[in-house]
Amino acid sequence: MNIGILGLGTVGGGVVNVLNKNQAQITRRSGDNINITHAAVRDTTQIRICPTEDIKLTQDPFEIINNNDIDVVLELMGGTGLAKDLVEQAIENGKHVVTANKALIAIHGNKLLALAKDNNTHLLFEAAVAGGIPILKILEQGLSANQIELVAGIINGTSNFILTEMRNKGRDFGDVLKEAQALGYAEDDPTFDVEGIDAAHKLAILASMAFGCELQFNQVSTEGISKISGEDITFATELGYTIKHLGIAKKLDGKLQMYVHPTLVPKTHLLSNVDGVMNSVLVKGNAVSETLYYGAGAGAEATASSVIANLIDIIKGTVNHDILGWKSLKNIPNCNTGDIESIFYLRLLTTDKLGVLADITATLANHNISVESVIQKQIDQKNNAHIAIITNLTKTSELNKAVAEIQTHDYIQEDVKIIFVKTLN
Ligand SMILES: NC(=O)C1=CN([C@@H]2O[C@H](COP(=O)(O)OP(=O)(O)OC[C@H]3O[C@@H](n4cnc5c(N)ncnc54)[C@H](O)[C@@H]3O)[C@@H](O)[C@H]2O)C=CC1
Ligand SMILES: N[C@@H](CC=O)C(=O)O
Ligand code: NA
Repeated sequence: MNIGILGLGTVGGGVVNVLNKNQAQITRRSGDNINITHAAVRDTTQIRICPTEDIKLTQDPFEIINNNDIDVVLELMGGTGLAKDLVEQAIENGKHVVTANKALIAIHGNKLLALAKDNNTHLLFEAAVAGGIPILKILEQGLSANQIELVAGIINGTSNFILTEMRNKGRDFGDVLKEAQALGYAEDDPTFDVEGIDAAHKLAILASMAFGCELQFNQVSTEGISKISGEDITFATELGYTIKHLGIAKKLDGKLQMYVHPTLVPKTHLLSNVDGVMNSVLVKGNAVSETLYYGAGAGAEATASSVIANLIDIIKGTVNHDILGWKSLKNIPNCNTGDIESIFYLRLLTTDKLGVLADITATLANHNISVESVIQKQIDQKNNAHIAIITNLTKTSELNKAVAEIQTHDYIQEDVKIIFVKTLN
């Protein structure tokens, strides 16, 4: 089998290194020799994390796509422009494609998968979701007897790394982000990580696999971790929670809910103890009940593990391409985000005057929202009170109305912070 790689950075370099490290057993498991014959790179002279003596480096990726001797293309360069054109043309040229590119699959996957089916080739993307955790295989095969009720997880390693370092070491957001970039965890554009876009790409893929529907990336309600402050982390800890960035997809009354956002998770829940770059995905099936998967969500060799697993399946001929019936998939109607029910954390900065807390709780009560816990911190130098509230279960739309009303009072000093709280039971 001759393989061409597009992009020899963190993941591409990791693939070459893992293939070298585990050559004997990968050959045994796939039943064939895997030869990386070509790699497309931007700079042929750059020092890389992997050896390149036996690989022909080219600056023209189309040289790989149009090479009749190459059987499988690994798209590991990222982006949705050139990468899409290359993947499309590779498929049209009859090549199988393995990609780690969640943006590409989330945005163009419906079209590309249909194209692959029409051309009798495979387009596989295990590395695109939760890095080294074989979560797509679990949904496609291990849990195929179930109707999936819920998929929820920590699916962006960079965000989890930042939140963990902020909580454990009181480190500054920007400083930790720089470290995540240096470690090769972050996307080329790190706003994709910290604004939740990368997690939304992954959730769209997970939901499509879990519920057997088309990819509906535009329907994911998305919020990142960029507005989480040290004060939120401290309040959450005191209230018995950890702040995690979660992606959640579930089907309720025939409608699909997909949202990624910072979430307060009870300290006692397993997900709350998933730290650093680790990812974890909880899947609830109607036969198996709750299952939980844990592993590195980013990094060279962990991601390479998933890319190579797809490659081995292609070589062995064990890809079960029809399990999702891609041609017949239909959209599932999406639920209005206002209808999502949740417990909420509110953080307020108010002037410290008599009756403020009573007024806030009364406004919430007018919207049928009761207060489960409240912490009021010492008054700061500006005579302001710092308040954190945990509500009971309520509809997002009702909570938003109550907060909008609270926000109009002149005792409110800044926008009220709202964060979802999930018990995940
Ligand atoms: N880094 C990680 O831990 C993970 C990354 N991914 C995905 O894997 C893909 C690759 O990510 P990384 O390896 O981290 O990125 P990277 O930036 O380390 O590597 C990408 C490589 O592609 C090369 N490249 C880009 N455009 C090119 C072009 N036109 N011609 C030739 N070479 C080109 C770049 O020069 C770079 O060396 C992305 O889609 C990313 O989202 C997925 C899971 C984990
Ligand atoms: N930037 C991503 C890399 C893996 O998908 C992340 O941090 O999770
Ligand atoms: Na994976």
